[in-house]
Amino acid sequence: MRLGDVLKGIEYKIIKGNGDEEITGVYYDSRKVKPGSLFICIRGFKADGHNYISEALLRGAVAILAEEIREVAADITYILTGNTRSAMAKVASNFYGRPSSFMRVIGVTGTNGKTTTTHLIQNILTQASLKTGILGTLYARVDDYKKEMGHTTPEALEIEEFMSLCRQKEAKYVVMEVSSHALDLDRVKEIDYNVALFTNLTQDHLDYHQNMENYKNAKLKLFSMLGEKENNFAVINNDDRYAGDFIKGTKAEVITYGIENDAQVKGYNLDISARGTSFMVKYKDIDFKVDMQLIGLFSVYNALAAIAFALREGIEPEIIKEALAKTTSVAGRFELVKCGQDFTVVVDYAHTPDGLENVLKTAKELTSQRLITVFGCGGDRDKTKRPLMGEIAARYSDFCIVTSDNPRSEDPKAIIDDIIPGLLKVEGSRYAVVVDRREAIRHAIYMAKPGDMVVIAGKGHETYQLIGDKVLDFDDRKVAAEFLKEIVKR
Ligand SMILES: CC(=O)N[C@H]1[C@@H](OP(=O)(O)OP(=O)(O)OC[C@H]2O[C@@H](n3ccc(=O)[nH]c3=O)[C@H](O)[C@@H]2O)O[C@H](CO)[C@@H](O)[C@@H]1O[C@H](C)C(=O)N[C@@H](C)C(=O)N[C@H](CCC(=O)O)C(=O)O
Ligand SMILES: Nc1ncnc2c1ncn2[C@@H]1O[C@H](COP(=O)(O)OP(=O)(O)OP(=O)(O)O)[C@@H](O)[C@H]1O
Ligand SMILES: N[C@H](CCC[C@H](N)C(=O)O)C(=O)O
Ligand SMILES: [Mg+2]
Repeated sequence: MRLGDVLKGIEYKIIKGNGDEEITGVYYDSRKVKPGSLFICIRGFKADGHNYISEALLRGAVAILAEEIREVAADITYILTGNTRSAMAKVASNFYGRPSSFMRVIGVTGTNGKTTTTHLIQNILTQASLKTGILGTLYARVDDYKKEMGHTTPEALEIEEFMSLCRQKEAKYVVMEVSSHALDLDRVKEIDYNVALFTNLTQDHLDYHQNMENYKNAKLKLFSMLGEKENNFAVINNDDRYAGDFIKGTKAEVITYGIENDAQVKGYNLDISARGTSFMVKYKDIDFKVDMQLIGLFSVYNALAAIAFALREGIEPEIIKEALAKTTSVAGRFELVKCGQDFTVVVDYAHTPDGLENVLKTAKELTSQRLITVFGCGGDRDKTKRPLMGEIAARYSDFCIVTSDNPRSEDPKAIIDDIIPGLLKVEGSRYAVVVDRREAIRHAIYMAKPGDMVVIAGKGHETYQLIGDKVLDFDDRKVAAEFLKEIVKR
């Protein structure tokens, strides 16, 4: 594609060169640059992309898009723009031919439940024979293509590339998780969303957003992006305390769902047990029963979100019911580890105070014996959630084993020290500190008695542990199974 076409719609000034190169690729990371490409310099939180221009040129970049002028001897085109992050979204959309405008795109945002809800939506659409790509924490996936992206919502270039693949494969829908970081950092600025869905808003990521107001405002961007286009709509959890802000935050039609408050799509007559969940759904004159294998009240909320979308989209209740009945747990979300032991082991991705509270409340309701919780908190993330998670763990558990999650650059013991004051707030709380996660899981499994429930929280589907700069192989499910096999053999 000609450089002029790649840059269409952004304000820029050519400082050097003719600006008419043929561009064969676009990159924001110098280490990935291929010959014939445009390199975009991003001023980041850790590094400054402008410092990598020479590396990009060595790798064959033929054009540079930057926010400031740097000396460049090579015979290339050098372009200035005001904000390269924002420009990158437009460039990505241009380069891949604005694929989002050829499909219906559903953006799911909220603190918890995005991964689960996007999977439920994909399952319903697939049941309706509508090909759907999915993008989020677990992977980007369409047909037999599947790639881990490293982020819940990757950079615009990766999103557009995936959407372009979905378009090639003639997908009718893309359902994607939209993180607050992505909204704030303009990763999704040029995506043509048709549906925006809000699950809930509770504390997380205050290291990045500073306060809940900023965090909420980042999420609200998705709803203002819908505009007033016909057939665009917003799906909003009316039981969430911030629902009103999200309803006000969009000009598009609003479909609410809920259990406690009035809502257009209303769940009632809930029956939640260890075997699954059933509930009734009412929407206009449609009234039907849903039976699911998914467990817990929070799963009913995620299902209602998907149902509200599907009903407004015109999908038949029979199809919705079938898709939900078939859904087993989403990887790492209330996933049971079964090796023939006489107690229950659950691996769950709860890594926020609200997520942990939801999963432990459900676990507590489902066990007549003890609840043993293994958990930690991630390093280089919101520190203020640590004591809150400690308090919640202590409140619901009979015994807690506080351990490491992904410490990243922090000292694992210092993270645990931030969690303990929360545990101590709960009178009579019983806990042990086992810094090594593998040892912590072993401890929990060896102390469990018949009928107990062990919840291993925080890492869910993750197959690694981030300690310092190292990425170590680690999978809670595999580690738990290894120790379970030991005790079952005895
Ligand atoms: C705060 C944040 O989101 N930062 C992301 C952001 O980093 P950044 O722009 O500051 O990049 P930087 O590392 O300072 O580098 C600046 C520029 O120099 C370039 N560079 C750097 C080194 C080099 O050798 N060559 C080079 O060209 C980089 O590619 C980049 O363009 O852009 C990077 C490239 O995409 C991301 O990897 C990085 O994610 C960091 C690692 C991160 O942890 N992000 C998390 C918090 C995140 O985004 N999470 C959300 C929400 C998760 C949820 O669901 O709760 C997500 O969507 O995943
Ligand atoms: N609707 C919900 N409300 C509260 N907690 C939930 C809800 N759904 C799931 N959870 C809890 O939060 C955890 C994460 O769920 P899920 O992965 O679906 O959320 P997410 O929003 O995709 O998270 P992330 O921000 O990491 O992408 C689950 O393992 C569960 O413990
Ligand atoms: N998307 C979340 C995931 C947290 C998962 C937890 N295991 C951790 O590492 O803190 C984040 O990046 O904050
Ligand atoms: Mg997710």
